[in-house]
Amino acid sequence: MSLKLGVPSKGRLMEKTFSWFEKRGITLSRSGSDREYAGKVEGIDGVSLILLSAGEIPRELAAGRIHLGVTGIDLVHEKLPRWEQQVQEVSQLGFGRADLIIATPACWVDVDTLDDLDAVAAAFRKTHGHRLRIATKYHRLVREFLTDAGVADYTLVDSQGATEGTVMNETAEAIADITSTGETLRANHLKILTDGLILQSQATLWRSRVANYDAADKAVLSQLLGRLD
Ligand SMILES: Nc1ncnc2c1ncn2[C@@H]1O[C@H](COP(=O)(O)OP(=O)(O)OP(=O)(O)O)[C@@H](O)[C@H]1O
Ligand SMILES: O=P(O)(O)OC[C@H]1O[C@H](OP(=O)(O)OP(=O)(O)O)[C@H](O)[C@@H]1O
Repeated sequence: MSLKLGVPSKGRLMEKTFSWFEKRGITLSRSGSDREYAGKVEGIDGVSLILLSAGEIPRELAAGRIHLGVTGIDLVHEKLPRWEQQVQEVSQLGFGRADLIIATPACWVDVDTLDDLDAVAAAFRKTHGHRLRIATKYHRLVREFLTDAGVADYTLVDSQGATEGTVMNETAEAIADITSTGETLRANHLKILTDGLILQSQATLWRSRVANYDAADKAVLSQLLGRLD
């Protein structure tokens, strides 16, 4: 057997993860073409690379199909209920930083806080006959956050991409999504609520608590973790 390391299969997270390991003397690469999701590991024996969507890595760790995985804190907290029981944080990698936030139209001049949103939501239902819609792909995190904040009169609308566009397209009145530079929010005339920060995320290396580790895997894991310090 070998220790299975799951890494995002494309984009900024893949490239930055490859450089992060490279700096620690471990070379990760795709073994074939850009379209082939097989990988190669050089610089340490007994580790195999599995290229996966960043969004699937939490589930693979929780199922024990990979021993280690790199993905965002946001995705682990969203996809794994009681995530601490299933995975352990090994190291925050210092890239892929993004904030999960709640934003409303910039032109809502009376809405700056969650309390304001709550008031608008109650009024919205009376006027429109349906609840204020918040578009997001982070259903669990948004629901927990709004429950704790005492906001109840809303409904979540699923949006798996281009979430900031839902307000202009009139399929939602507010959004909860990640932001990094803030450019996408500005371009779509949205503003962050002053107390609307749900979570700060960055790319993180996680260890599965449920995967099976044979004696050889344990030895490789300890060697690998020693190299990453
Ligand atoms: N603009 C950004 N800047 C920094 N990090 C980002 C940005 N957008 C997303 N991320 C982070 O990158 C990680 C992957 O997000 P993304 O939504 O692209 O993954 P995904 O759903 O697996 O995508 P796909 O299914 O297209 O592979 C998340 O942890 C997220 O917080
Ligand atoms: O604050 P910014 O620097 O503008 O970045 C934020 C954007 O980046 C992500 O989208 P991504 O590019 O991953 O595309 P997506 O809409 O398909 O998720 C995120 O969903 C925001 O839309």
